[in-house]
Amino acid sequence: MGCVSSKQRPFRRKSTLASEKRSSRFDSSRRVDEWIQPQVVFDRSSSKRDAKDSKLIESEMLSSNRFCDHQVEKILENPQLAVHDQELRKVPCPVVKPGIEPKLDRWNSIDSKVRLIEFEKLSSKRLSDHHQIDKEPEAQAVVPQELRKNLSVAAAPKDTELKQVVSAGWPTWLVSVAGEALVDWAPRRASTFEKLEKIGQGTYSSVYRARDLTHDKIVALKKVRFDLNDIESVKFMAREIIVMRRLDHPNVLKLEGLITAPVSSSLYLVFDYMDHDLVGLSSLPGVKFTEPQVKCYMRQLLSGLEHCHSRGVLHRDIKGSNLLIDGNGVLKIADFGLATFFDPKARTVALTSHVVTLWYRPPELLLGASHYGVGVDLWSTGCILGELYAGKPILPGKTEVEQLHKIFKLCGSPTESYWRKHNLPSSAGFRTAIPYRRKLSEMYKDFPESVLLLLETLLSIDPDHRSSASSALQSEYFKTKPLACDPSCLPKYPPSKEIDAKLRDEEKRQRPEKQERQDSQGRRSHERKAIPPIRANHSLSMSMDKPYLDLKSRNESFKTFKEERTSHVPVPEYPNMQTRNNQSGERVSYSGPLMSNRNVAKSTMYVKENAPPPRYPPSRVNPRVLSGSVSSKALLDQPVTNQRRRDRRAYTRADTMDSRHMTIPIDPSWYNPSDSKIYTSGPLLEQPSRVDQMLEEHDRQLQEFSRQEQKAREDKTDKCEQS
Ligand SMILES: Nc1ncnc2c1ncn2[C@@H]1O[C@H](COP(=O)(O)OP(=O)(O)OP(=O)(O)O)[C@@H](O)[C@H]1O
Repeated sequence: MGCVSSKQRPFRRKSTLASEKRSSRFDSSRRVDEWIQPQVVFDRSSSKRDAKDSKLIESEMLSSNRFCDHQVEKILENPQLAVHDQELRKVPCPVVKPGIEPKLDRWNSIDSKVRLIEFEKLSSKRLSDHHQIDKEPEAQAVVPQELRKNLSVAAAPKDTELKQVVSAGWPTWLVSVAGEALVDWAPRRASTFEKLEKIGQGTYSSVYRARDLTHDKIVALKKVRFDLNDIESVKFMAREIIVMRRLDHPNVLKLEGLITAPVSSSLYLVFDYMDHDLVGLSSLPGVKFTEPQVKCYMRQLLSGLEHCHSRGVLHRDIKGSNLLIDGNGVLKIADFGLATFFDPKARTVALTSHVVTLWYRPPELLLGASHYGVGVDLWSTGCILGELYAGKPILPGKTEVEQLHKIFKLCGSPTESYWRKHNLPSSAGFRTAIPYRRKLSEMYKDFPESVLLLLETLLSIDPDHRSSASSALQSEYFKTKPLACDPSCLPKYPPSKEIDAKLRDEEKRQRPEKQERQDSQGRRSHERKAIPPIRANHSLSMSMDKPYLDLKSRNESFKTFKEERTSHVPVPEYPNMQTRNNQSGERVSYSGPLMSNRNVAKSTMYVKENAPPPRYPPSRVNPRVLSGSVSSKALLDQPVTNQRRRDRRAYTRADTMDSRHMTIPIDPSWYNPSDSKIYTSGPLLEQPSRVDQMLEEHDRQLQEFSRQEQKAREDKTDKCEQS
């Protein structure tokens, strides 16, 4: 391994010095770089660096651990800055005055629950204790003993490993929350990357395309937003890292590294760069998926899931936009921000039911289950399979109640034995005298037999009947012709994320000129010009080849879809979500379905209201979102990212508002709110007054609906009598 230059020696000496000092109590006023110094080792043989690069790296080793977050950002934009330490020092830093070393004051001064852990405490008490900062039951979920032997990283590092982690230069706050994931790893330095353009915007992250200068390849850098003062945000960030470090499979996005520095509180996750996601790909103009292609994607999805489940990981947010596809057609499951560990044998640890994007959320979670397993990911997979063949989302509910209603209408009401077996918290309000009959095969009679068979299994109401990813891979679906093709045989598509980013850049470049022109044309109009959509507005129904569907049935299925939608109380029109740009001209992340027509987009806005809890919630709350009088129009006017950037309080509120947005009439004989104490899932119901409010509102809506129906009936009778 590495060659150590003479310039590194002082580090070694300092490092020894530092370890001596560690035996004394940690003094926060002491310079951080005196306390912990990174032991940097480079593998020069494997890199293609020239002399200039070596200088860059050496210089970076000397100085990067003193960079503040702002300077780290600057290095990522221009790695050459790191060569000239003095130059970098000239970069104005809003946080740190030149010459003054940043300290971890913020981390030190925060809530006692999450204090900076002193080294000796850390090694004697062990990291696992410190993970108890998590109060949510799900976060205490541990890796089952029998699974640990399969894991490359032990659940809690040994003392020796801990020492290595700390001396590798990881910031202490990260060691305290994700130490086990950092064993045998060293942080990557910002100056070994060159940030190119922004390619994605998640709710709690920004994703950039970047060049890895060390390995000379293109990567994706996901900058995660979290706040060291906010334990929840740190916890979610840490869990994503811990989970991803335990996974290693061609169909699971691999966490290649982390960019951070001992004194930095910003963090970048390094991933292989992926050209597409399934939603983006399906909406590329002219793209038509063939059946072997769909099977190829489904096989890869199930293989990735099989791996996650075998390692005790539930993804809990399987949807098209989290399935990334590279230039060679390889699909990888991404975004483990909501993932958790589970014990397949003993389901003793309670998990939150408030996970999975609404349209892909299984009935047991909607009914508030807190003990569940692989079935949740399999249900979402079934929804994706159905969507790929139907060309539209198969269960596009707008509220949790409506979602459950749609599920029962399609998949049948749960049986008495289901209710008895699962004993779910919110079951009371949803048990009906006249149950819905299962209509899946009737509804999708045009699907090939083997597709229907798999769909029937994956969309079983009882999660125990959904079987497993492994058995789905063994199903007739993958044995029936046309067989799944190899990813390498798939058509090559232009890298859609890059195209999007280029279009955005172009748009940004042109905007000031346009703005100037507009301004010079007169300041009469205060209207903000709509930014043209980046992607064409194609739905999957148009983009998938369906040789098994004749024209008649295509029209019929379209008619059913139209009827389904028009039977709903009208929803106001608003711009398409997927192609919608935020005010800065960036394409916002799309968490909805695999199709993107206007009607579907409408639903998605509501889905956003139901989106899973924030992973890295910001500390600020958008007062507009919090306002009780906020109209749906007001919500719709906001860029999606803003909508979802809420802290837990705001999120709880938004979900409570869910019932107010309920524009779809629910059959009162099916759902009886007076019978139900709870209809949303657990964590939303912290404040009983809100629940009362919500139920009152629900009652009011139902009464209003009955009144309207009654009136319509009377009008009809009157008309009949007159004629
Ligand atoms: N390795 C990658 N290569 C290319 N694009 C990526 C990569 N990882 C993530 N992205 C894109 O970046 C965006 C946000 O990523 P991600 O979903 O991981 O963030 P998030 O904050 O968890 O988002 P969400 O709000 O959807 O849950 C998505 O559009 C995704 O397609």
